[in-house]
Amino acid sequence: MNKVIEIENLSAGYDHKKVLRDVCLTVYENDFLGIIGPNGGGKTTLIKVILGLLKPLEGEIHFFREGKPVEEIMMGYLPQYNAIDKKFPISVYDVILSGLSRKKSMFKPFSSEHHDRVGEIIKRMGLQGKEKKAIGQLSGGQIQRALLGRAIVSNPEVVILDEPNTYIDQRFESRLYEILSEINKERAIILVSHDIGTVVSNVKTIACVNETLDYHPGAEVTAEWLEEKFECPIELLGHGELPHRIIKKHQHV
Ligand SMILES: Nc1ncnc2c1ncn2[C@@H]1O[C@H](COP(=O)(O)OP(=O)(O)OP(=O)(O)O)[C@@H](O)[C@H]1O
Repeated sequence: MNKVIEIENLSAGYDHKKVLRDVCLTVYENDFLGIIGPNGGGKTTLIKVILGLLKPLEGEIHFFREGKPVEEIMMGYLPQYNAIDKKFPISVYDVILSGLSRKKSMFKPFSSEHHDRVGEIIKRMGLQGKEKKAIGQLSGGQIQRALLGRAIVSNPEVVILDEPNTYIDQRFESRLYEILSEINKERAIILVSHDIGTVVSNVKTIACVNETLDYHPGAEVTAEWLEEKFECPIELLGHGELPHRIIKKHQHV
């Protein structure tokens, strides 16, 4: 299988404070990688480096298309909900359309194909009738659906989602994972989530980020592995038909 992203010995941080060190990771076409880890462990920082929003302090990141090295690849990004300015006066339609900005030259209008594609995505996200609403008028779950639409509208080569299900209701959550598994037939997905149960039941491989990165080739992780990586106790619960793991209340010393 071809690789799309290769990270070698990466260190990253802010104002010379290292948040990540010696991270190595390869993402392949059709990967569905779940990134888990404790609060402040560096998950979002890793995503920022992959997206080119933060320069690494050390190490390298390489991109590939059909197995050949390229300068950059198309990535669709769903940011964490709290990173969104909900007061920004932009409609649902325009949020999704903005995901196509890089598909056209700056001075040209969007084409009718672009608008058709936005219409398709609005249907897929169950946002019909909400097109003209400002994002500030939507519920948290609806905002996240609009942002997911923006992340996938351009058919990016890799889709990166940072906590996509924070406000998504249960009904749309199963639809969300259906949509992701459809996308995953053709694209790699990187999913950051605190919900370990959801991660292990949907992804193909897992990375735990806690300053360093531990890669698990497969989604079957044990509570012991998680406890070791999170440095805190994890409880294994029966949750419907799926094992569900939660982090027990604990204090870091
Ligand atoms: N812009 C920033 N400037 C300075 N420090 C930052 C900045 N962003 C994050 N940090 C710090 O870097 C560390 C890692 O943060 P990061 O957001 O990557 O963690 P995370 O694993 O995504 O956390 P969470 O699960 O809470 O979202 C934290 O200690 C955080 O305070």
